[in-house]
Amino acid sequence: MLPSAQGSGPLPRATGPIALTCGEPAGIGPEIAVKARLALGSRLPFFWIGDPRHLPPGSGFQVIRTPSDTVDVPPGLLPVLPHPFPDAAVPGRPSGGNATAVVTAISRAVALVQAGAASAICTAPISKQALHEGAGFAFPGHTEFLASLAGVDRVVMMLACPALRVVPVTIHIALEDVPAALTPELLEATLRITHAALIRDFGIAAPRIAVTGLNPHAGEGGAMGQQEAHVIAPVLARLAAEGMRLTGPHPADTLFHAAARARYDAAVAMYHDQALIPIKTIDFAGGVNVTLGLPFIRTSPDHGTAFDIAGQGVADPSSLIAALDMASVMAAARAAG
Ligand SMILES: NC(=O)C1=CN([C@@H]2O[C@H](COP(=O)(O)OP(=O)(O)OC[C@H]3O[C@@H](n4cnc5c(N)ncnc54)[C@H](O)[C@@H]3O)[C@@H](O)[C@H]2O)C=CC1
Ligand SMILES: NCC(=O)COP(=O)(O)O
Repeated sequence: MLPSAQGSGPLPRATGPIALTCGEPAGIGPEIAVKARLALGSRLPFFWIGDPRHLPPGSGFQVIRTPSDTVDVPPGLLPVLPHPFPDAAVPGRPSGGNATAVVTAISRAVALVQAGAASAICTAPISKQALHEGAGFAFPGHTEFLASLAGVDRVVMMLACPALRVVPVTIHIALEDVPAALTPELLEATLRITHAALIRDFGIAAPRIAVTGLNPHAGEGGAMGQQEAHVIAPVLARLAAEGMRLTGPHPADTLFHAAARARYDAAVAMYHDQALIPIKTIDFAGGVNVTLGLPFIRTSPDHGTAFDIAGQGVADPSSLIAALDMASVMAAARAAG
């Protein structure tokens, strides 16, 4: 368990409802939304933005007119803010005709949280490929789309579970493009946003951040790469001089075992798999994806659409439940402070 405020005891939860987007309806999103409601009841209020036809057959739900109606829905029923889609959902086979509605459900959630009608947003997984092909969706994922909707230049992706928080500096780009994308400006912005969010949203007064290298053995003194010396170390020195508690660049392969994790509050890694493999290995069921640097709270389960098991009733809602809970805690922290 991380030695910090998040997850260390009973923390206040937001009272306002969280807007949960349906995500890709041919995936497991609708199923885990129903399961999450059954697990959480009205203890942690959220409403689902989606088409009720996409819920698993026999699901208990109640249509609401506005988010504030959530509180009146019996705990065993999923509150649904209807968002009509053109096509039915076939498990495992996304429909191009539904792609635009997947995207507008996300925009609608953002509009509701910006208007104060929702306390936070939580997003069920989308298929980036289905949205790209069906709606010409030009963003690599929610993270960049939400930044655009919020009018923010730069946001950060964090994945968090009780044992680890990780941030990839570069996100959804090809591995061969990582070295060129890894600029001092991007690294510095990522560290500043992460540091501020650890204080504001996670309640850690003086966060300790460990930073990986890019290359094996963090470059081995230049024998295995130059980015550590030329890009990463100078940024760390500059920000450490301002008072940030930073260490690194560390070899990534030895930064994620239990003893190493006890020495930091978040690890910042240079590319997607360097950051996400450790957390999805340690706690796939409990991991949460959270976007830092937005003017509102957004979380998501750490997994994807799971097309291979969609429609079978076997999907695990744990990560979604953790994401809803983290959104509620973060929204309460912002409201308090
Ligand atoms: N936040 C988002 O919108 C995300 C979307 N994706 C998208 O999801 C799609 C599929 O990605 P994959 O890499 O296949 O990852 P995935 O997470 O969908 O599936 C990987 C494996 O884990 C299993 N799994 C995932 N969630 C599960 C759950 N809740 N319960 C039980 N088993 C579960 C799946 O059945 C599969 O065998 C891609 O289009 C990707 O872009 C992936 C990650 C996040
Ligand atoms: N690999 C994480 C992922 O795909 C989540 O992306 P996003 O949709 O939250 O931007």
